[in-house]
Amino acid sequence: MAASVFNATQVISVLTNVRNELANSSLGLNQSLVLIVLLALTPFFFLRWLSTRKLPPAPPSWPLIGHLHLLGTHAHQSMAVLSKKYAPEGIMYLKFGLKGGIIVSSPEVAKEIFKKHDLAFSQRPELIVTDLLVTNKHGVGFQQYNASWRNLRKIFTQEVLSPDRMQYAEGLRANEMDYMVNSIFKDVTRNPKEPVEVNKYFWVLTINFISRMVLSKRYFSNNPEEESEEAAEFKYVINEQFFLLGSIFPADSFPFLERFDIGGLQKRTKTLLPRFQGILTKILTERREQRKQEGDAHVDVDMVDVLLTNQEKGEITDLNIRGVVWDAFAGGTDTQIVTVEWAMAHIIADPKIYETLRSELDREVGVDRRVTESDIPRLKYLNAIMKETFRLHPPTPLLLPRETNEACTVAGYYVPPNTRLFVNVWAMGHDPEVWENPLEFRPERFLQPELQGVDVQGQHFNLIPFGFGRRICPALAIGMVGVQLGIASLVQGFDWSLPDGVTAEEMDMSEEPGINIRMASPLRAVAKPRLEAHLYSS
Ligand code: HEM
Repeated sequence: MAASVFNATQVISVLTNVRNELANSSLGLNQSLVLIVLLALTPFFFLRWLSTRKLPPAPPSWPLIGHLHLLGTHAHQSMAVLSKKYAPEGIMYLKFGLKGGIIVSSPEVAKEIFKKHDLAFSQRPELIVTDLLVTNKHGVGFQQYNASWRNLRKIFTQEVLSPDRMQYAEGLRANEMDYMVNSIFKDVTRNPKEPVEVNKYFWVLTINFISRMVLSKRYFSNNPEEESEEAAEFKYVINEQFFLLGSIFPADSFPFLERFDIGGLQKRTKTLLPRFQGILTKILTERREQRKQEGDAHVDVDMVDVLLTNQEKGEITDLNIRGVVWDAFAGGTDTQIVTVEWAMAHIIADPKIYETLRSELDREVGVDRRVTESDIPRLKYLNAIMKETFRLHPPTPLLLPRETNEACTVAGYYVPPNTRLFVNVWAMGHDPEVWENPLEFRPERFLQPELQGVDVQGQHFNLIPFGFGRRICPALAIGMVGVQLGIASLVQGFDWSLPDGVTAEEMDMSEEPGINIRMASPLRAVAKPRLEAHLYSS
């Protein structure tokens, strides 16, 4: 069912009447013939033009709300079902109240957008939440596509994530991996039968890693009693921000509702703002003071340093620095945490996968030392597990929303300017037309000759968990290493089993709603140390 922008029948009938009038008029024979031929052809050209303005197929909609009632709590899942029913070509048009959007669910259409319209689709939509949090829309993630974004993204990719900085990050990551494994060791030595919540440990690891890389600060430990007030505030702000970023603000679909703030989300965001700004102001004030005291002897160590140096050169503003700091926390924490949790759930649920990974680790790394980042290129099965997890559980199932700044044609359909774009990578990962037995978690598929070359770096459109094109995740290398080293450290360090009385079939593999999809029931499993005791105290 294709949505149409004009009533074609009415227009053709008007044109036909004009043609008949002219045929009866007093023009010369030749002139009349030319005019008649021209007018006879007009409907043909008009129809051709009209067909180029045909919107992508859409499900039946309701007045005013459009398709909002069809979305439910897990929009990516509802969209996948709707796309299967109404959009066999992998492109569908939905109305979110007054805003229109296209939903792409096929790798071919995503590739076409990348090849032909990447620039047109490089905008991010203006969203109430990023507008209210102010700094977010001045960072890389939610800034409009403009000269300021290009400059900031260049600084992010070339300086913040430079090879030197990545080497520094490697040391921090190794240190935090040790801390995680050692903490689990301590906890399970005290209570051997007590299941551990994998997510809890990986959360501490990831937030500490990012905050050390960005701010040279380490806020969290695995013992909540050791947590400072500053850390508690930081945790609150991060969690609240994720909640708000994953919420649906009515005014994003109906701008006139902004002043009514139905559901109170805008008020909640405004309340968060001073707490969010308070943390950033304190960090920047302290760091500027330190740089002043150290003078020429100061060496840039972390992301904030790199950004402040760029500010001193007049390249970027204070708001940009704050925006990029939050980009790193918003983009770099939950995405890694949820991926490791899903991967561990599948590994623990399937003894064959578990054994294959374990054998690879024992063969390539051994049990006399802990696995490190430099081992990763040799761990092919681990790499296949990462890809399989991204396929079935892409952390950001609809990528980040984009918006086209001009009209274009995609898959033969007309896409008006200011239309939102959601690329449903979750739907692609679950589609039997894209993957064989898509619902099975089978890392081996990526070791088959035909899929061996598939990577997650935005070139293979059947697997794009980091997005693609100009807006692709600039830190995908950090994400890939973090996920693989996390899984490898957990599997090398411990024998994992399900808690007494829980079978693999009974595990809850459902998803919690939110911007990054977490497991609805956090993974709990029993961990038994398997390395020599001295390897847990490094
Ligand atoms: C498993 C880990 C990660 C995943 C799956 C992931 C995924 C994504 C996705 C899907 C996008 C949107 C791409 C698009 O619109 O096409 C994105 C953008 C972004 N990510 Fe990541 N990310 C991860 C890790 C990180 C890390 C570690 C950081 C920072 C330290 C980060 C920072 C960003 C930023 C700044 C953007 C915005 C890019 C732009 O709009 O130009 N991400 N990421």
